[in-house]
Amino acid sequence: MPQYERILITGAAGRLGSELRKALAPLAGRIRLAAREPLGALAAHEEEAVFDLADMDATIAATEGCDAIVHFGGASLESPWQTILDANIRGSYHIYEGARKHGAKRVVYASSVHAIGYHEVEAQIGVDAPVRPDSLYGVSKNFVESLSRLYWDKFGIESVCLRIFSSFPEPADRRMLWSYLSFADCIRLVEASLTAPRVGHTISFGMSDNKVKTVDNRGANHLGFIPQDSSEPFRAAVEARTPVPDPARPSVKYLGGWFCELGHPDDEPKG
Ligand SMILES: NC(=O)c1ccc[n+]([C@@H]2O[C@H](COP(=O)([O-])OP(=O)(O)OC[C@H]3O[C@@H](n4cnc5c(N)ncnc54)[C@H](O)[C@@H]3O)[C@@H](O)[C@H]2O)c1
Ligand SMILES: O=C(O)[C@H]1O[C@@H](O)[C@H](O)[C@@H](O)[C@@H]1O
Repeated sequence: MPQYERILITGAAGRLGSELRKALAPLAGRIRLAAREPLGALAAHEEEAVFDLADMDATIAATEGCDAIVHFGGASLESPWQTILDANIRGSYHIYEGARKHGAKRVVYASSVHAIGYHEVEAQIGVDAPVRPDSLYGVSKNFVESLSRLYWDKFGIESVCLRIFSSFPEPADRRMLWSYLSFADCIRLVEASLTAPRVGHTISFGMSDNKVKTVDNRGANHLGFIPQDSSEPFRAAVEARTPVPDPARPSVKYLGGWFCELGHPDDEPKG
């Protein structure tokens, strides 16, 4: 018997959503795929819901009949305030309202390293360190981490907020040698978040078993997530094609990397 009746995956057309679409099928009788555009051919166990997360009625309607929600939709980079507000802040509020109104048991949310991006790489923070966003994008992740805390404490909806570091097909730069989360480990982390017997409100970092470890994830041990991959097989190639950066740069000093060197997204470009 699958653990869930129906899982809603938001951002189902995205980089991580399309991986999760394939991987989570065994955990639910049906998978509802939320995307802004139609997805094309669907498998027998799949259904789709096409809407923008900024649309409250449509978002709440899409959660009906779903006992779990894997919320990976929204702006995935620093973006103009209006985009952050509509897609990430309002959109996530709509998801949690849908969960409350339609009785979802658990939400797995794609938070980000950028929720705590201004902590120093050397600080070895745990999951309970104060938030320290490095961008409006990071602030939107803080908002949803806080919203999900309220919906657990007040309404009993469980959440796992995954502070994913860098989940890409392979590490693209030197920072990703410590921040890399392979797609397979990302799937393991979401599976663990959906299947752990009790999660309450949990925050977990998301990175593979890389040689250099910059954070302490013991506060999320109860998820049972054990990463299997590492950036090490990519190290030689990454180091050969990228220069050693100045260690004083904010992009090297802080967990958020290059986000810490971005200006305000609504400023006119200089020059
Ligand atoms: N890949 C990473 O390294 C990484 C790291 C940390 C956090 N995350 C988070 O994981 C999630 C997925 O990231 P990704 O790398 O797959 O990014 P992505 O940009 O490929 O996927 C995001 C998806 O959300 C959809 N989306 C955006 N705005 C929307 C809106 N207003 N309404 C409906 N859908 C909307 C997009 O169409 C896209 O399919 C995001 O929330 C991102 O912030 C990703
Ligand atoms: O910091 C990182 O590497 C990643 O952080 C995530 O939140 C972003 O979605 C992704 O685009 C970044 O590359």
